[in-house]
Amino acid sequence: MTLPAHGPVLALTTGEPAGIGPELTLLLAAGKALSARVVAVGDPQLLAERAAMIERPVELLELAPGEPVPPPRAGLLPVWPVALREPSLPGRLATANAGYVLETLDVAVRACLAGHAGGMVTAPLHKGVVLDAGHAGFTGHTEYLRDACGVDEVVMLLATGSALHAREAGWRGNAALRVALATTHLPLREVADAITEARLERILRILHADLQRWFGVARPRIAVCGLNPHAGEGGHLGREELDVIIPCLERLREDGLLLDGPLPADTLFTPRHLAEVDAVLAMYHDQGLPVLKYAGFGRAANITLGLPLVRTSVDHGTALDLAGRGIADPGSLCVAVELAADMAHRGSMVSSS
Ligand SMILES: NC(=O)C1=CN([C@@H]2O[C@H](COP(=O)(O)OP(=O)(O)OC[C@H]3O[C@@H](n4cnc5c(N)ncnc54)[C@H](O)[C@@H]3O)[C@@H](O)[C@H]2O)C=CC1
Ligand SMILES: NCC(=O)COP(=O)(O)O
Repeated sequence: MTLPAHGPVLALTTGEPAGIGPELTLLLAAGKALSARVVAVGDPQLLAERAAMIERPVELLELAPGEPVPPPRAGLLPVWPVALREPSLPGRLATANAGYVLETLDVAVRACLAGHAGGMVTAPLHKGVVLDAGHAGFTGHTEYLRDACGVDEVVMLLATGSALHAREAGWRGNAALRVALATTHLPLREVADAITEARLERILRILHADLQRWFGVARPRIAVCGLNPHAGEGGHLGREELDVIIPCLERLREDGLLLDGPLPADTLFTPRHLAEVDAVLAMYHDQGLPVLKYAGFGRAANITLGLPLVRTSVDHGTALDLAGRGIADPGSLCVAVELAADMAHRGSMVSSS
C-alpha cells in the first residue's frame, strides 16, 4: 500500500450546530495548512453562515465520500454535505437537529470503514439535546461509535498534547498525562456496580495493546486507581479493591502486563508517581478527567481505543456560551487532528507492512 501523498483524509464531524464545533472547524481551515486532508462533515450553508459571522472567509468545496480530496491548503475546507433539519442559531439547541448530528457521525464511520477516510475527528456534540430528541440511552460519541462499529468494549483515553507524541516509555512528571477511564458516562450511583473483573480486564487489555499500537510504548506500565478513598483502606472504606480490582490485576500480571495498584487516586496523581508510568486508569469520569483538564485543558485530545477505526476528539464540550463569537480556542481540535493524522499514518504503515 502506498502512503497518501498529502497526508490521510480525515473526516471531521462538525458537532452540535448551535455550539462551537462549526466555527472551530472554520478556524482550523483558516489557519496554517494541516498535515492531513481534513474534510468537514456537516451542513455547507451552516458553515458559510458561521464563517461570515466570525469574519473568517473560508472557501468551501463540496465533495462526496470517495471523490479525490485536494491537498491541504490554508483557507480551503472540503465538505461532505449533511443537511441540517432546521436552521441553527449559535447557543440555541434544537432537538430537530439531533438526527443531523448523528447522521454526520454515521457518514464519517461509513467513510472510514469503506477506506474513504483514514480516521475521524469529532467536534463536540450536546448529549442532553440528543437525549431530549428521543435517542434514549445515548451517552456520547464513545458508546455510539462502539455500537456503530459492532465492538463490545472501547476505552476512553484523554492525553495532553505533550504526551501524545511521547514515544518513549514513561515521562517525567511534567504536564504530560494520559488518563483512561474504566467507566465513562454513568451516574455516580451506578459506578461501583459497573466495575467488574470482566470489564476491568477488557479495559486494561485494550489500553495495554493500544498504548503499544498507537503510542509506540513497547512495555506499557499502567497505574490503576482504587475506587474508594485510600483505595479502600484495607476494606474499611469499601471492598471493591479487595473483591474486584486486586484479583483482576493479579491475573493480568500473570499474563505479563505491568500494572501498579490499586493506588489511592489522590496521591497517584502526583508527579513522583506519574513519572513512573505511561498511563493511569481512573475508575470513573470525574476521578480522572479533572486532573487531565487541570494539566492541559485546550491542549489535550480524547481518543477512543478499541475501535476498528481511528477516532480522536476535543477535550471540551459545546461551549454554547461562546458559540458564534469566534473566540473559542481551537487548540484542542488542532491537537485532535494532528494526533488522528499521526495515528492514521501509523495504521497505514502497519497495514502496508
Ligand atoms: N467530545 C464531545 O462531544 C464532548 C461533549 N460534551 C458536551 O458538551 C456539553 C456542554 O458541556 P460542559 O460541561 O458545559 O463543558 P464545555 O466544555 O462545553 O464548557 C465548559 C467551560 O469551558 C469553556 N470552553 C469549552 N470549550 C472551550 C474552548 N474551545 N475555548 C474556550 N473555552 C472553552 C466554556 O465556555 C465553559 O466555560 C454537554 O452536553 C457535554 O456532554 C462535553 C465534553 C466532550
Ligand atoms: N468528558 C469527555 C466526554 O464527554 C467525551 O465524550 P464522547 O462524546 O467523546 O464520548
